[in-house]
Amino acid sequence: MLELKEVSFAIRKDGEDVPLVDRVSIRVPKGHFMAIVGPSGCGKTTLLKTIAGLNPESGGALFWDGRDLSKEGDFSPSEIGYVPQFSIAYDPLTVDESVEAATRLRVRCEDTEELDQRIDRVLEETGLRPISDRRVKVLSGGQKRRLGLAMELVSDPKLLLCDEVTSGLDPRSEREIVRLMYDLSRKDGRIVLSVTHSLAHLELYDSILVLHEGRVAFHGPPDQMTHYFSVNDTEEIYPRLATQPSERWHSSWQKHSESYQKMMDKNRARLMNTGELIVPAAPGADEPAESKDVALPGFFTQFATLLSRRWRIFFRDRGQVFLQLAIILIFPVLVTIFSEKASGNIRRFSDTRSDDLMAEIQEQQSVRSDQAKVGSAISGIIMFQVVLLSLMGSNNSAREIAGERPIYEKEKFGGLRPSAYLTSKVAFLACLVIGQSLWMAFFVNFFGTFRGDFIQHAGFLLLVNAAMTAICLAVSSLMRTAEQASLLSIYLVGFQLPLSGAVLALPESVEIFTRPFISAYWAWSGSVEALQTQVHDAVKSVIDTSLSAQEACLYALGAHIVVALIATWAGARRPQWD
Ligand SMILES: Nc1ncnc2c1ncn2[C@@H]1O[C@H](COP(=O)(O)OP(=O)(O)OP(=O)(O)O)[C@@H](O)[C@H]1O
Repeated sequence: MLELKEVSFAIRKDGEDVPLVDRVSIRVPKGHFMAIVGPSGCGKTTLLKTIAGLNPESGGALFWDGRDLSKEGDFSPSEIGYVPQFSIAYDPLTVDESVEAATRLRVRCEDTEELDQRIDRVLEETGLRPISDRRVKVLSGGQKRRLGLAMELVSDPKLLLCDEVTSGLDPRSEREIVRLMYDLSRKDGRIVLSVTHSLAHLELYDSILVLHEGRVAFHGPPDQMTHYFSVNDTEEIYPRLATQPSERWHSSWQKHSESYQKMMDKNRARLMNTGELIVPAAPGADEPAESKDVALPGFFTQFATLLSRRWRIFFRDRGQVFLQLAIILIFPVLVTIFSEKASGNIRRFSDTRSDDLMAEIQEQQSVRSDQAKVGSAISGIIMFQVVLLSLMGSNNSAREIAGERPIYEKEKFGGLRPSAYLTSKVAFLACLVIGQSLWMAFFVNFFGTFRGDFIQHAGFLLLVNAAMTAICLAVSSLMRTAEQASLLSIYLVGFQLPLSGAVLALPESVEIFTRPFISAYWAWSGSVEALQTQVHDAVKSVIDTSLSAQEACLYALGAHIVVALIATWAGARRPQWD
């Protein structure tokens, strides 16, 4: 039984508490199918989220099987299924792959046989079997809603909350989905609560909860609604609600609620007597309630599922693959075009003094000019590589979390560990970073050998790509939308070149504050320090910016990666429902 006693949820506005859900009291027995209806903005979704525990109630109490949820712990992830308004499946995957991933993430299966059985059962229950190999992208609205339900049913939840799963569907599909939810409520005593603003097909529900401005205006059998509101047709109920304030509806409902509760109890007894409703007996006293819960899979199963799903999505998205390949191939070619300029000889000043002073001055000027040309070309090429790898880093991760945040939040609600999620992202992005950085380093080195310690240079290229990828991943986990994350990441990369000091030295008063944060500076400086002495001197002769010791560069880039990953972790743990 789900019981709400005077449950309220308020937000703080202009220093005052504004209730969005106000003193809602209802009792919903096992095997019950209830609709939550009401005019747009009356608080239906807010109430559903409060029941789910996504909105902490600001007053009252929620009980589940007699357990006070706020005092004795919330629902376990397998006890509750929540089907939100948005699609929770990835377009490039098939129906079967989506349900399989949902099962692997939510349920600890003993073996593949159990896994297959679960998937088969859910596909059967939701009527998705004939289209199990179809991609999500091509599904109709009704099929997508079925898939949303299927992905929640994998853990066999005893409470299923559905938010507007029929909105935008044609009347036939709407009826089919309502029928499906009805069928789901007839199994194993499952409670199904469905938020809808449609007043069609209400006869299939066991009860209807009518909300008006966050307050209960009615909760009773569907065939009693027109009588209670003194209207001829259910379609007239919303205009009727608008005729008096919600407080009046609420107080008049309090006078009648008991008699309507009795009607619902009578209906339920009749259904149970005729066998239309079979509710399993409550677990015995010697049987612990937790034993009925489906156990969550371990960290490694969740990590492996997410990682393999990420690669599958990556390879199915031709645009992504093409963009990655284009970036990986074109960027090093761009650098190579300029590498010839950096290959010139660096002459030394002659040790023997000439008697001809003019000739000696001219010789020195010519040596200096050659030195400057080669030095600035080498510095420029190193910075070019660093900036392009920073750009790749931003492209790797700016949308990685923000672009799938609603799905991630949903999966977290279903028991996904943020640690497994973050580790899978790090593993996926590490592959991209290693491939991009080493390819860039080796390709450019092939056409114009690095005039110093190549391994150290390649290491700094790898680190700057890793640092920018990690920083943009942090941005992605902290921003609300993928657009915000992309924009901020592009600015972060855009500032790298001017603030690195590699092109123009910054005023000291600015440099002291910016330098610690500019990954490009540390990678450039570390690579320049890896050059042979003569080449290093040539570079130093053309730059005004001071260089840092390699250890310092290493620690700075390492710190960027660590701090960015900590920020990503904080962002990923923080709930971010709309
Ligand atoms: N976190 C929030 N902060 C401020 N206002 C909110 C918040 N959540 C909901 N609201 C407001 O509370 C009211 C109820 O929102 P809710 O989404 O629950 O309505 P609804 O009945 O589900 O509407 P619809 O049928 O249009 O989906 C709306 O006016 C909404 O703007």
